[in-house]
Amino acid sequence: MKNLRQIAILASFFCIWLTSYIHGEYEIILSFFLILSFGILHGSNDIFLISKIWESGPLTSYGRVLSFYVVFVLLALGLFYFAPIVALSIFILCSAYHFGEQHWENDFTLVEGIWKRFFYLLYGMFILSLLFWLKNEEVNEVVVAISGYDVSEAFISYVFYSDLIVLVPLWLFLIVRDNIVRKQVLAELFYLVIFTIIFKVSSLIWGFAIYFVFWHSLPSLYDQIYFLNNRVDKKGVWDYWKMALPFWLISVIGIVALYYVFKDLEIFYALFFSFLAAVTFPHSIAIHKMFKTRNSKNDRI
Ligand SMILES: CC1=C(/C=C/C(C)=C/C=C/C(C)=C/C=O)C(C)(C)CCC1
Repeated sequence: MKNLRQIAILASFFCIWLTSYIHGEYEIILSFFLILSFGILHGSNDIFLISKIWESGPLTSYGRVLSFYVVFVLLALGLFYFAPIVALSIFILCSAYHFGEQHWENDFTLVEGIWKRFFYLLYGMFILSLLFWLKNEEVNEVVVAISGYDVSEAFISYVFYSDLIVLVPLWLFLIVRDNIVRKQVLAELFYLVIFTIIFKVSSLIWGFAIYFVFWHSLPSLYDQIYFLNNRVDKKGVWDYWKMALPFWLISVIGIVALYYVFKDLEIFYALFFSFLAAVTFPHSIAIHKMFKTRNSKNDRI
């Protein structure tokens, strides 16, 4: 896990350096290359994960989980169609929690329960509102395309500061309670500086791709492979990839087709993020359950 953070730091600095050489179209192509490869891959085994977690629960067979998953995704897409602003708000809250959980779950050793979960939500929301604030204009264009609503810079800065005001004392409280969180504090502040630089110097999609792939998807892939095999080795990675291939291919072909059908980048972004949102709902539940099952077996990494 420590190695993955080092890889993320190196990759981030490399991408920041790259930003001064590549612009516009190439940045978008590279962003989608990263998102479509590792980003989409890390959510492509959700159905398998859910069947493994609920081995003895109500969703025993792969087919049942698959139908449940498809219904869930269709409901989410329906919500985006009929009540886009409600769907978008739920998506952002759900993503914030999911990003926070992935970033911190391996670090919390002593604190459990509601405070930890509230911290995940606030931390993830901090990262997202930082990105949205620094890239306000670009975010607004996509949000208008999805929902028809304008989000002002004032509103985003209000969310950012309100989040920060609660996040800081809660973080201090957790630092006192958990010695791993305490040991990590300087490193974590350093990561926040890196995120700020990335979001500031990159375009929205490039900044999002760097965070999403190196800081979220790769650690998540590692945790999932470990959960499924009890270790991470070549065979585990290969098996994961083979299992994910059909879903990964369907998603990638679907997204590329969307691009060629709509061409207009703004409409494409709106559809792309709605798709990402629809699959994010079941994905965050699957990963949340995975961590719960792992922790209850006392099998932390
Ligand atoms: C960047 C961005 C947005 C938010 C994206 C989010 C929140 C993505 C979360 C993805 C997750 C959690 C995937 C699964 O692991 C908006 C608001 C659509 C506006 C346009 C730019």
